[in-house]
Amino acid sequence: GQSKGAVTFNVFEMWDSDEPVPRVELLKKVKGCDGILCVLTEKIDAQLLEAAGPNLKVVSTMSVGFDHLSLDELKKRGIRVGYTPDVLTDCVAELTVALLLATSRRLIEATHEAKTGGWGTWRTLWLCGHELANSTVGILGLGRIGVAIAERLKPFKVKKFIYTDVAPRPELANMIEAEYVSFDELAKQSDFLAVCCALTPETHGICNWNLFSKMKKNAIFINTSRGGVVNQEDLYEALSTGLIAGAGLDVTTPEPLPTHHPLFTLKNCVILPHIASASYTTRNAMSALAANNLLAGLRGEPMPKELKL
Ligand SMILES: O=C(O)C(=O)CO
Repeated sequence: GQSKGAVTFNVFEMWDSDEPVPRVELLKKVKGCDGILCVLTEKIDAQLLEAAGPNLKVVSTMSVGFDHLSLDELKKRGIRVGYTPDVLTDCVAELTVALLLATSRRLIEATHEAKTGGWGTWRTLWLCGHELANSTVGILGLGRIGVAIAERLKPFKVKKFIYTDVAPRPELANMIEAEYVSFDELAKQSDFLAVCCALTPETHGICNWNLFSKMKKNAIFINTSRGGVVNQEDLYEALSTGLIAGAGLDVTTPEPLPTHHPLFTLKNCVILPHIASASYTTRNAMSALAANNLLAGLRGEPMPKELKL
């Protein structure tokens, strides 16, 4: 007597903790599952899919990023994948702007000085930073989030938006009047460079010495995508030698970044603990979408947001 489209769970098990489920535990628990709803701390790879076995039909991740999912392995097994684009775009763009301003205007350094006695008399060059007005903002990987960042930065009187990607994306670019440039030109022209691409084998480590060495001395580098796109040794060199002016990172490798990591010693590096989508509204929307993707997948219906494999 169940209503049409209802999904009956024989067993529904939830890891009821904010801490990630230990891998060994997860490998045991997934055995025989039809569906898995995960977050980005869970690696969904061949080992896990083998442990789950042939019942598994759908993996729903509560994230827009999918670098923790082995897409080839999922595709090979005919497992459908749901993810959570769109619902976090505003929240991530907002945080990216906050991180950019915190970095360029040295807010973290400034509050530290204010409360630890570093605040003397008003001084002409003390805690000077770089402003957005008349600047060129570069976007590495133009998608929903890059557009939303540019829309928010425009009222700060940015002079020009430029972007690079595997190919021009005129529909998105037109929304923000952004010009398509090469990777090298993006490095050379950007006063602010925001990384908004997905982490894939192609983008792994692309923000390395080759990029930083072409950037302006006054440039601010911002990453709210994935730590894996950055070569952190090269970024450390670039920041500590003044090759670029500053970096704001919401994502690192690994996460959490160990407290003794050299990047934490730099005043011109602002590090946040992966909080770009952390608003109550957005996290609620992400969890609802992830649940609805899972249910649709289990019913064999179109998912609200399915990742095409
Ligand atoms: O959704 C993602 O991919 C995140 O990194 C957290 O929102």
